[in-house]
Amino acid sequence: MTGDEWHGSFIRILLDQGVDPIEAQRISEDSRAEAIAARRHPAQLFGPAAAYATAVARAARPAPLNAPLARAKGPVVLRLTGVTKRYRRREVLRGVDLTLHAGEVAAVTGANGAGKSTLLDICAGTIKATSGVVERTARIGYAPQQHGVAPYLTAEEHFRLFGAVHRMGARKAVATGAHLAAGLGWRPRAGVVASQLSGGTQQKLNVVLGELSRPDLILLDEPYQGFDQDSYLDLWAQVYAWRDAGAGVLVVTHLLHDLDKVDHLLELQGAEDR
Ligand SMILES: Nc1ncnc2c1ncn2[C@@H]1O[C@H](COP(=O)(O)OP(=O)(O)OP(=O)(O)O)[C@@H](O)[C@H]1O
Repeated sequence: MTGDEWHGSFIRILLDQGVDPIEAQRISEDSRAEAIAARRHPAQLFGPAAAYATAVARAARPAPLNAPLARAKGPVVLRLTGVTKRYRRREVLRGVDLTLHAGEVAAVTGANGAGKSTLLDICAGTIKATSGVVERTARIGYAPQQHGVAPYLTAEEHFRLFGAVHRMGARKAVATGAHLAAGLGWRPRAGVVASQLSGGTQQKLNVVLGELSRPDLILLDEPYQGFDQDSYLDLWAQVYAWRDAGAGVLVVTHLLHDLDKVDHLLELQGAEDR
């Protein structure tokens, strides 16, 4: 599908979903401008047109009067206070604050290069902040944007390996991995190594590994890349299921999917541009 076809389909579905035509035109132009600025195909940036249009249309609707009351918050699983990151003299993050409780979802958004992946690495502890304080729970699951899977291992080998890191028995790790994969509409096949999987399926493996040990804090960096529409919806269903089961979830996304359900929205500006 070309970019123009994606945008054509996006606006058609917005209209089908009852979005006001002037508003639909404005939203469509905004997403076109964003994709051009990012030099990416809109499907890469926003996911499948139908899923994104459905999410945008839902977010545009006023909240129902009988919306559920706010859920009780669990303990803090991640607290960032004044987090700053510099690469040599280049400042990427400046003064980032966030408090995420168990049972909450936070979305991190921002243009390319705004520092989203850097922030997740800092949250996971794989890189250090230049200044500021990072407090986090001990039990973390991380699905990074890149290098999350080993190309020559099968899904089952990944489950065993990551399970061992978290002191899970091999049988339990494989069963849990298969169960989580099924939640994303994927049934791993024996003998198939990660490099033989499609990009979207590799990303599912990446997400499953992040969740394998049932951590208290789940960090997902643009987890839907390469997903088809059903997988994309399955992923968000999983995110909210993990939240409802008491995990804190931090998701890097270009989408403002289900904004009404996200508890925190952290919009990174890119410190250099300010
Ligand atoms: N190890 C590094 N050394 C120097 N600069 C880096 C390093 N890692 C990232 N950067 C720079 O920091 C900035 C933020 O990068 P980062 O990958 O965090 O952005 P992002 O918001 O995740 O981008 P994208 O949406 O493209 O994934 C970029 O300008 C990048 O070039």
